[in-house]
Amino acid sequence: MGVIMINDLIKSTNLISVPSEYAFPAKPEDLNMLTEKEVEQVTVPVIDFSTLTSGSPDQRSKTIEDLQNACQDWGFFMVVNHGVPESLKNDLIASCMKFFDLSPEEKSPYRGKYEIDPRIVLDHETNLNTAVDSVSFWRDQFRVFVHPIFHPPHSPEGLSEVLSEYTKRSRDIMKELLKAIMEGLDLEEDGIEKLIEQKSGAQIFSANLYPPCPQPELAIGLPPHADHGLLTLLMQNDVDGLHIKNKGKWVAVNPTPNSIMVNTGDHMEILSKGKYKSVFHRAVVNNKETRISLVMTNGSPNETAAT
Ligand SMILES: O=C(O)CCC(=O)C(=O)O
Ligand SMILES: [Fe+2]
Repeated sequence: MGVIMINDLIKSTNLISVPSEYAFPAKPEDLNMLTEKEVEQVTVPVIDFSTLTSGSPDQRSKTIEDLQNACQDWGFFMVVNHGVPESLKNDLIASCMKFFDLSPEEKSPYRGKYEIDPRIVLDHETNLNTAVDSVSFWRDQFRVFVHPIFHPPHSPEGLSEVLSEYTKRSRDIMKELLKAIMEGLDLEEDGIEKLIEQKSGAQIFSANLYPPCPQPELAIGLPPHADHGLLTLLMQNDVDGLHIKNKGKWVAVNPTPNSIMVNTGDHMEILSKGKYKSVFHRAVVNNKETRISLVMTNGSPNETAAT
């Protein structure tokens, strides 16, 4: 039997309500959003990446300071001028979309358990914690180890090439950001090479697909969670849905086109001795458009999923 994912379900049936297994019971704190007025007053910190690689010493120091504040106050920041061509992002989104559009039979060889085995994992009902144990998320995901061993899916054609290119570029961005963050923490920079180059350090890519949902307020794309690694890099198509928790309230972020959203994870909290928290975030769904997010994170191969 093939793998029926939410994308397949949407295409094959005319859903007008959320099936019961997808109904997400929101808790009061889940609804604690900023008011529209408050939203206008908050801006997620923006980091100009080019100042780290080709800025003057003063510009670089200023950005390191901005990073310190961003990690401390938000655990989230938006990276611009990072050098990843928009065409690469669009090609990767298109290839991932083609993967999700493979027939259930074509997807079935990729079904598996997420273990040390660095192969692709196809996942449509991962539950992150016992509180939401019986709920399926309104999301299809495929997740694949991309470093130290690169294991892309064989189909669709072309996915492997674009993913390989994005793996390299995002790794360089991650390293440069980590170097600057370490500098801000007065930690030895060369420790980073060890941290993310050592054999046990893994880089994991996941593509998340959130199809339109007939009753978005009843379902959840991805419930509140924190990530495991040092940093998570996220790019998306032009559809918003990422919320981050800041000072006890949920903030909907609207990344500027072609920016990369970055958040600090559990390993960063440990590395910074608790100064930079592993921040909570979630993905909500909408009833109009399909959202895709491309997530690159690091962790160790014997850990369970990034998400
Ligand atoms: O799709 C999103 O906006 C969030 C994805 C995410 O948090 C994750 O994959 O860990
Ligand atoms: Fe996450």
